[in-house]
Order: sequence, then C-alpha cells, then structure tokens
Amino acid sequence: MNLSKDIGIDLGTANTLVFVRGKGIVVSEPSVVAIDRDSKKVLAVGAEAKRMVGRTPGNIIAIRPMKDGVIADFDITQAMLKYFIGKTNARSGIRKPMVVVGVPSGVTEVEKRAVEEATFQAGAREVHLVEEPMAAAIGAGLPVEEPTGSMIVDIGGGTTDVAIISLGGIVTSKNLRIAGDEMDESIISYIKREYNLMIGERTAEEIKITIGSAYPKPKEETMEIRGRDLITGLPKTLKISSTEIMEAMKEPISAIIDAIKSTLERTPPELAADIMDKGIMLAGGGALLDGIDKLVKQETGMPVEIAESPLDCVALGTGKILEEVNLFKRISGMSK
Ligand SMILES: Nc1ncnc2c1ncn2[C@@H]1O[C@H](COP(=O)(O)OP(=O)(O)OP(=O)(O)O)[C@@H](O)[C@H]1O
Repeated sequence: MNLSKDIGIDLGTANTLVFVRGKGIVVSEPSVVAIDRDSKKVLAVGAEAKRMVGRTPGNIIAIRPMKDGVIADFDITQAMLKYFIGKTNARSGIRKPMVVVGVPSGVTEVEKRAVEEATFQAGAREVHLVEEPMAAAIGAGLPVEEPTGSMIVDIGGGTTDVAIISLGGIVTSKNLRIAGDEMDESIISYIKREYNLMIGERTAEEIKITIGSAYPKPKEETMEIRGRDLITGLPKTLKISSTEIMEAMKEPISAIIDAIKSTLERTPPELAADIMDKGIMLAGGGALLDGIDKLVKQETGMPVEIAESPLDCVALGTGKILEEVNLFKRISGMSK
C-alpha cells in the first residue's frame, strides 16, 4: 500500500495540471489567482479567478503568478500550488506527497530553487524537477530511452521548448520565452494599430483560438470582436478576418520556427537522420493553433505530428515518471 499520494505537476504560465499516481490528471485549471489588493487575501484560484481577469473591481486583482514559464510572484505561486495540491487530497495520505514538477529547460538555478521551495511550502515531502521538454516527450509517447533521436516542440503560454532527446537525456535544446501569450499580445497591438481598438487579453486569446492560424486557411474566416474605441472611448464592435490575424501573429510564430530550425542545425548528424525519419512531435496548447503543423513541415521539410492531448503532455509525463520508478532513475537531468 502506498502511504502517500504522489503527484506530478505541470506548473505552467497559462495552465496548471496535477497528476495523482494511480488516478491520472485530476486538476487542470488556469494559473490565475485573484487577491484582495488591500488585505492581500486570496479570493479565488484557477478557473474562478480567470473569469475575473479584466473584470475585477478596484480592490480585487487577478494575478498570473507565473511569467515566461517561471515564478514571477513567489507568495502567490505558493498559495496557488497549495490550493491545487489541496484539491487532490494528496495531503490526506499518511505521508506528505512526493512531487515531480516540470520546469522549462534553461531555467536558472535560482528559478529552480524557487519552484522547489514553493512546492515544499505547499506541502510536499520530496520534490523532483524534470525539464518540461523531457516530460512532454514522455507524455507524448516518444521513445525517450531508446538510442534514437526524438524531437519535441512544446509551445506553451509563456515558453516554447524545443529539444532533441536520445537515451534518456536531452542532447540539444532551446528555450524561447515566446509562445501563446506573445501571440495574444501581437493580436492586441495589431488591432490597436490598425483599428484604434483596445481589446483585453482574454478577447485576444479567444480570437487566436477561434480564427487564428499559422498557415493560410483554405477559406477565410471572420469574427466579430468587441473592445474600446481609443478615440471615442466608447465600446465598439468590429469584424476581423483570419488573414489579418495570421498577419498579426507572424512575428512570434517565426521566432518559434527559427528556434526549431536552429535546434535542428545543432543536432548531431545521426540523430538528425532519425528525426528525418520519425519527424517532429508538437505539444503544448500552441500545438492546437490551426496550421502550425503545416507551417513547421513546410519550413523544416520534416514530417510533423501533433501529440494526442497536447495540453496534457507535461502532466502525463510527470505522472509516468512517478509511476515507473525505473524511468525515473534512467532519465538524466532529474534533480532534487
Ligand atoms: N486551440 C488553440 N489554438 C491556439 N492556441 C491555443 C489553443 N488552445 C490553447 N492555446 C494556447 O496554449 C497556451 C497554453 O498552453 P499550455 O497550457 O501548454 O501552456 P503552459 O504549460 O501553461 O505554459 P508554459 O509551458 O509556457 O509554462 C495558451 O497561450 C493558449 O492560448
């Protein structure tokens, strides 16, 4: 019998997912915390707090404590983790849980220690960190332990991780602090520049998910959006097209393509040959962007596949690491 309910966490910029050993993913919520500005009291966490973003009265502020994949606000991250871990009932076990947390590749030692510390404070007995691209590759079902090259591109909210993995280790990787959030920001600036209309972050994300694409759509789509006219100061409705949105998001998307290309350029020839055969696996919420697979294929000439549940890969990977002790021992880069 297990005395503790061990858990795996994808502590993401946009979403936090928690995997409980033997159960699977039990929490999947936005990484948002609403607090009272004066008392600093936490009022809501997760989905409930996200609904408040951009709609909060003066004394309530909604905070995304993770930025660019790392902790931007320590106390709030810790409160958020405590809440999510609490939701799993993991602390009701006889022993406190062992926790495996995914962190972006390329985070500094200081950033790693902050994640560890926040996880301990939130009630963990033992904390192990795994690099997100490794966890994502495991979660996407890539044969990370085999002597063959696998390539994973994890496009999240704050970071894009690109990695070539072989024999349980990351051979080459690149971490880019450009991902889904930058796509939203570029939609905001495009609409401001072209139409003098101010829209919020949530609207921008909705536009991206509804009509955004990385590759021309077979048929143009349109969408009505609402915002505040910067000249009159009044609310205004506007119709926007998928072609415009594709144009608006060009910069962050080409930065992601460049990161993929430069990682391929640094890949040892034998492994590059494996990738040519087996292709590139896309994971993270950004893999759901319409046409991103087509664009990556066109720009690299490699076969491209989208993971089965792109948003769940890192959490599923941390879960597999918890469940398979041997895998845990064999993959390098696990740190305590
Ligand atoms: N259908 C979709 N089309 C385009 N983008 C999407 C779609 N669904 C989700 N996203 C984007 O995916 C991002 C979130 O992905 P994910 O949950 O993998 O990130 P995260 O793990 O929280 O972030 P990070 O890895 O940077 O810490 C957000 O920017 C979200 O807007």
